[in-house]
Amino acid sequence: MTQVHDLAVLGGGPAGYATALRAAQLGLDVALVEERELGGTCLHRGCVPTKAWLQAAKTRTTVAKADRLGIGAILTGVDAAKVRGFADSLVSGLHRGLTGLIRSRGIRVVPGHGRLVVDAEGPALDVDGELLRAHNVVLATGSAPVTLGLPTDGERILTSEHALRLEQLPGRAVILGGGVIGVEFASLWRDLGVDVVLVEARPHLLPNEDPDLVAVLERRLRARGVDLRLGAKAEGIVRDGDQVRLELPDGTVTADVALIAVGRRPVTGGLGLEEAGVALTSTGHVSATRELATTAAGVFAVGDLIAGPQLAHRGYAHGIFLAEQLAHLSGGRPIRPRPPEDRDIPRITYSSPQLASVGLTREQAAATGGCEVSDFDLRGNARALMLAPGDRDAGLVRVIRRPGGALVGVHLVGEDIAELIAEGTLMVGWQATPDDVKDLIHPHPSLSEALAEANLTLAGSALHMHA
Ligand SMILES: Cc1cc2nc3c(=O)[nH]c(=O)nc-3n(C[C@H](O)[C@H](O)[C@H](O)COP(=O)(O)OP(=O)(O)OC[C@H]3O[C@@H](n4cnc5c(N)ncnc54)[C@H](O)[C@@H]3O)c2cc1C
Ligand SMILES: NC(=O)c1ccc[n+]([C@@H]2O[C@H](COP(=O)([O-])OP(=O)(O)OC[C@H]3O[C@@H](n4cnc5c(N)ncnc54)[C@H](O)[C@@H]3O)[C@@H](O)[C@H]2O)c1
Repeated sequence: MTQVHDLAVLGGGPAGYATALRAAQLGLDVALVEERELGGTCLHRGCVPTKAWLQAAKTRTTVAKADRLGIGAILTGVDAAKVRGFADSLVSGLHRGLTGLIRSRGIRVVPGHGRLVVDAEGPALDVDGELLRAHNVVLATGSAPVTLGLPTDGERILTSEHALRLEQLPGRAVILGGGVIGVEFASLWRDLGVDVVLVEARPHLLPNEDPDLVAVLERRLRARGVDLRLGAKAEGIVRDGDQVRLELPDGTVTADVALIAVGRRPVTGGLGLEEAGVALTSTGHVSATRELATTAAGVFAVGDLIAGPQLAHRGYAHGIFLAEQLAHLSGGRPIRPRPPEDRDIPRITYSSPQLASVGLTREQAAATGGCEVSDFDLRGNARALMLAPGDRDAGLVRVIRRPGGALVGVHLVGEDIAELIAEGTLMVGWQATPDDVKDLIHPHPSLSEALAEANLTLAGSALHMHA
């Protein structure tokens, strides 16, 4: 008799493997299909290697600025192949750990390319010709870079995947797209000594973030020599021998490499979705309810396949929710879980300086019920001044509440400030008021005091804030 799993998951990235791990923990019998490596984009081609490169870039900057703190240090150069080796070793260690964890939970890992099939017996996955039957199927095939039809070749015209595999840094790079990937690469390449031109079609970098904080980031990138071309939509890139030429409305930019970072599209092609009755949205994402159900019975979707912020921790949240929901519906878990809301998901751009946020921006809050805003300038924070010695723009912490009501947004920009967004996530997620959190004591000297001060101002009792 054919084995029927409780759950079959297509795609072993953060969203798919989180679904599988939580479902197995709740006693479901799970199969996980992956055609490349468990861990997906995030572990192998995204979050982890980019942050390793950013850490290397930060180390170079620390050495270059050591003299400001009285430390003599001689910078002898950057060995890009070794930086890549550092990133690779982190990735392979984490990959080993993840593979072992998945095995230890009794999840059946099926290597191969899967397609969705829905027939009279229900949903199933066809994995390279073998049928994998399950009561429920979860689609978690993630996303891939948008290339705008430009001729990416992995040598001169690159996606982020190629950029992470370079063994030699370019002398000069042009980056197309000033979103999260464009900003992180501009920051890290510049700090490793590359001349960078960053081209963004919109008037500012990171269009979804609070413009006042983005302005700090733009000033700091410009001060380090990044050539920002804002409001400039690229019209074409050509390779010309060892150079690339990018056509902009106001002229041509030449460089050794071009990085295309203009967004990522959901991976839905060739999966048999249409035949199985899974509808797509006008943007090509899988159409799903708040509970992550698609239009085909017994078929769900998680992660980057669903329109919204493309973030690993959103994928984890989807996976955990869905596994708990399926366990609940099958009678194995009395508590009905709450679907994750995109609004509560924190975002971090790990550039130098880092920019992090959760909840509404000032514009969004003002347009949807009004707001009160409190800003704390990091020049008044001892820890921030140690972390950015000599930089005039130390950064900013912004806290937003509804008039007389709950906190709805926290926004941070500054050196090493991103981890602090976890506290902002608690404040916004718990819908705390400034009074609820004003008596919580923050350690000194720490960046967290800036958040405490911004909140104290909203509660009417600022201590270190200038009037
Ligand atoms: C350069 C870069 C940096 C990033 N940095 C961060 C960061 O710092 N923080 C953050 O939160 N997010 C970051 N992201 C985004 C993050 O990587 C994604 O949001 C996350 O990986 C999405 O998870 P997912 O499981 O939905 O999809 P993916 O991670 O894309 O995984 C999908 C998996 O499905 C597999 N698959 C696809 N089709 C099939 C098929 N037919 N059969 C079998 N297997 C299949 C793929 O091989 C892949 O392993 C970054 C992305 C990039 C590109
Ligand atoms: N730290 C993180 O969490 C992190 C890091 C990297 C990537 N990611 C995820 O990966 C996803 C993809 O990142 P991304 O930066 O490629 O996409 P993005 O959507 O964040 O930004 C793309 C940018 O390219 C611009 N653009 C589009 N066409 C253009 C053109 N022809 N000329 C000039 N500019 C153009 C857009 O205006 C936009 O600002 C993001 O949504 C993000 O969630 C997250």
